[in-house]
Amino acid sequence: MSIQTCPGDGTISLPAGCLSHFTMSPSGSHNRHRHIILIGLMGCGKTTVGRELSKLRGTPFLDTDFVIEEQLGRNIADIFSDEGEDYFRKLETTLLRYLVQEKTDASYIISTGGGIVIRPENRTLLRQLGYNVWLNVDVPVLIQRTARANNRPLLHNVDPAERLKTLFATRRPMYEETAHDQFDTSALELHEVARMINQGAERHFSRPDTGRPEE
Ligand SMILES: Nc1ncnc2c1ncn2[C@@H]1O[C@H](COP(=O)(O)OP(=O)(O)OP(=O)(O)O)[C@@H](O)[C@H]1O
Ligand SMILES: O=C(O)C1=C[C@@H](O)[C@@H](O)[C@H](O)C1
Ligand SMILES: [Mg+2]
Repeated sequence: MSIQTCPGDGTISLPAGCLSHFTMSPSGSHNRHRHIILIGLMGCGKTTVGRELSKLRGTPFLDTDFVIEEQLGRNIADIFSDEGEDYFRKLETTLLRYLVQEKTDASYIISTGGGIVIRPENRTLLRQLGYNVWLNVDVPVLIQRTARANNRPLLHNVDPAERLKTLFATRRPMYEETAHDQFDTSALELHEVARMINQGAERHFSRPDTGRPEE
């Protein structure tokens, strides 16, 4: 199965059915990946910055939330309400396993879902995929940004400010463990964030030890 890149905007589509049929053991990977992976809380800018970075570097763009929605033909809010959060987390793991075993020399920009770091296996898989950047954004800024859309099930029927504060406290050590670099991007314009990550990636991938698969 091969990954397709849309000619228009460089967004990646995975082969149909890859999440339902794919069951590899993560230890089966021997590839050295050089992807750039964006992690962080809802609203920190992973999707928006990921697209900008993809344009800047001229490399394909993949958003794990979009791939899961595309593969299932349903939106995340419906997946959460029908099958539950745990089912969604398993889909994220399956997708990461798929990407880790993929034999490719291409370098993607991978924007992730905010909770992808919760499962310990995912944290290992993310490190195997390449350079992980945590977009660390102040909670008051996240509150403003997430207020503009209603497509985040974990913010439904709760006080979004309280929920984001709790998620920040719980997930902070997980982002720290996964990230090679963290940038506070609360007050930065999109192009500034993209440029900063681009420079970080150049530094990361030019280190002699980088590229060795992580255990
Ligand atoms: N640096 C920035 N400056 C101003 N606005 C931004 C910046 N980054 C992102 N935004 C805005 O914040 C909102 C949320 O961004 P985005 O959807 O990219 O977040 P996300 O991290 O992908 O969230 P999720 O985890 O829910 O997918 C969008 O409206 C986006 O335009
Ligand atoms: O922070 C989270 O747990 C989530 C973030 C979004 O990107 C989606 O993956 C989903 O809404 C869950
Ligand atoms: Mg996103």
